[in-house]
Amino acid sequence: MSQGDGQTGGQDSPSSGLGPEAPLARSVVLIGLMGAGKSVVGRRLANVLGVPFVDADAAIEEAAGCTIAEIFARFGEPAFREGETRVISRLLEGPPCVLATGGGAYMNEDTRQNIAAHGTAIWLKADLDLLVRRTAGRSHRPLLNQGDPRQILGDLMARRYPVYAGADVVVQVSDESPDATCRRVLNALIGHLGHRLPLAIP
Ligand SMILES: Nc1ncnc2c1ncn2[C@@H]1O[C@H](COP(=O)(O)OP(=O)(O)O)[C@@H](O)[C@H]1O
Ligand SMILES: O=C(O)C1=C[C@@H](OP(=O)(O)O)[C@@H](O)[C@H](O)C1
Ligand SMILES: [Mg+2]
Repeated sequence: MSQGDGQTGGQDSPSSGLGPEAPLARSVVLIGLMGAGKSVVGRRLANVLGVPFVDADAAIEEAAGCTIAEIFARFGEPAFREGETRVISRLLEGPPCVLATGGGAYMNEDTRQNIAAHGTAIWLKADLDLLVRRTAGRSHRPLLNQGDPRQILGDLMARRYPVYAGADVVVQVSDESPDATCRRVLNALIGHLGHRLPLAIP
């Protein structure tokens, strides 16, 4: 796993030691817990890279014709997970994009294998306080409406972080602007790929 600490410098940095520019060949798949910033940072990253952005949750809602909360309430979490696995598999077959997954997606073995085969997994790793702050006051995440959000997020961290650790790249996120996180994710991606990328927004 590469550590995306934001210290790689810009991709034009003479000290970066990167080879010639090559287009993005595989989708960039953002993973991490609820509130880590996958959706917000993913959209920015796609704009910078000039590739489509897809939010898996939005694609699931479009396919189902209702919200994630409604899917959980009407059909239960297992049905949501089946739809999530199918939708992500379909998206990974398409041309390279930035794909923001929902926080539970990477826990599915098939999804992990699909991502390993077709994409680059980047884990936006956040501490508990940050996740609690960023998810507070939002009601669209059904898992966080079932009790104390801090307790729930803490339990999910314990279960999921060892699995998220299988990502290709890890970027520690902190209290900074989404654009700053986006820049660090881009640098970490370039460092992992080992070549420059054509940028739509330099
Ligand atoms: N640096 C940052 N990166 C991403 N999101 C941030 C950042 N700073 C604040 N936020 C806020 O955190 C919230 C959660 O982001 P979101 O992208 O929905 O998370 P996820 O998709 O991982 O659940 C959003 O309201 C977003 O505006
Ligand atoms: O962690 C999870 O299991 C979930 C995360 C959500 O997406 P975000 O991580 O984008 O909030 C969404 O897929 C659903 O509410 C379940
Ligand atoms: Mg999201």
